Amino acid sequence: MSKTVTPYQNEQVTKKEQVADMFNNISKTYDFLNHFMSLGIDIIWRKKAINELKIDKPQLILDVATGTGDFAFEALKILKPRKIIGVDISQGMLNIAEQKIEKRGLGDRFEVKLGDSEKLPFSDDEFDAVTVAYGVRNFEDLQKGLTDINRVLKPGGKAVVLEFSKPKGFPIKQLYSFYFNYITPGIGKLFSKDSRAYTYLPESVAAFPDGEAFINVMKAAGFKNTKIRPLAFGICSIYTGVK
Ligand SMILES: C[S@@+](CC[C@H](N)C(=O)[O-])C[C@H]1O[C@@H](n2cnc3c(N)ncnc32)[C@H](O)[C@@H]1O
Repeated sequence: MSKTVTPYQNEQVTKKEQVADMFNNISKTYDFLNHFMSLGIDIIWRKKAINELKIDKPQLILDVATGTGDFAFEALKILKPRKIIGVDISQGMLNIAEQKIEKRGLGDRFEVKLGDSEKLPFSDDEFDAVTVAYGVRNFEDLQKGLTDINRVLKPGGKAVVLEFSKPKGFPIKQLYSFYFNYITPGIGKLFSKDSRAYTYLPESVAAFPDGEAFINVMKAAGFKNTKIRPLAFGICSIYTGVK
């Protein structure tokens, strides 16, 4: 079992509280830094992940760890569902999502609320699909989170998870490691109020189960027909599973 990596390495405070604090701290610069650090490629990865649901035509979607809502906004555009509900443990991130919803006039189709992946405020078998983009790595208890996601899915419903993974081949592995360990924390320090957030990023990716190891947790959480789709030589991966 890999060690728990936390944002502020403070043993007196749970990982969940530290993660919520960190995202509250960086919420105002999050969107800008996301696109800047990924050179806009994150938008392509999000689209690819959402396309996994095209065949299912889900009408009611839950976006867990919705943050500032970018994944849900893209899903609204591509899948045209009746409604998306986004939950997150950081009120700061949700405040930004709410401003964007209002500005885009999408209040009747996208709603956000405070909610924890490990204790989702919904009943069993409620959603046609559940999505999580760059969220699972931050869960305090990954298996508990995935099990609760499985619980709120309708039987036959699909979960789509997009997360960083570790590229294995030369030279992508070396380039990625250099960029992620030296360049990203530097940019984070320059533009964000919370420099620790951007050293937590590579540390948390390094400690997180990817590929088959992640699929095993999905299976243990009750998912069937699990699949992995590596993107950009394994920098990111899309994982899908059906209830
Ligand atoms: C890197 S952001 C991703 C936001 C958004 N999904 C995106 O693609 O831009 C991770 C988000 O996960 C949220 N988060 C972490 N643990 C969570 C949990 N247990 N339940 C719900 N949200 C959580 C954080 O507050 C943060 O907003």
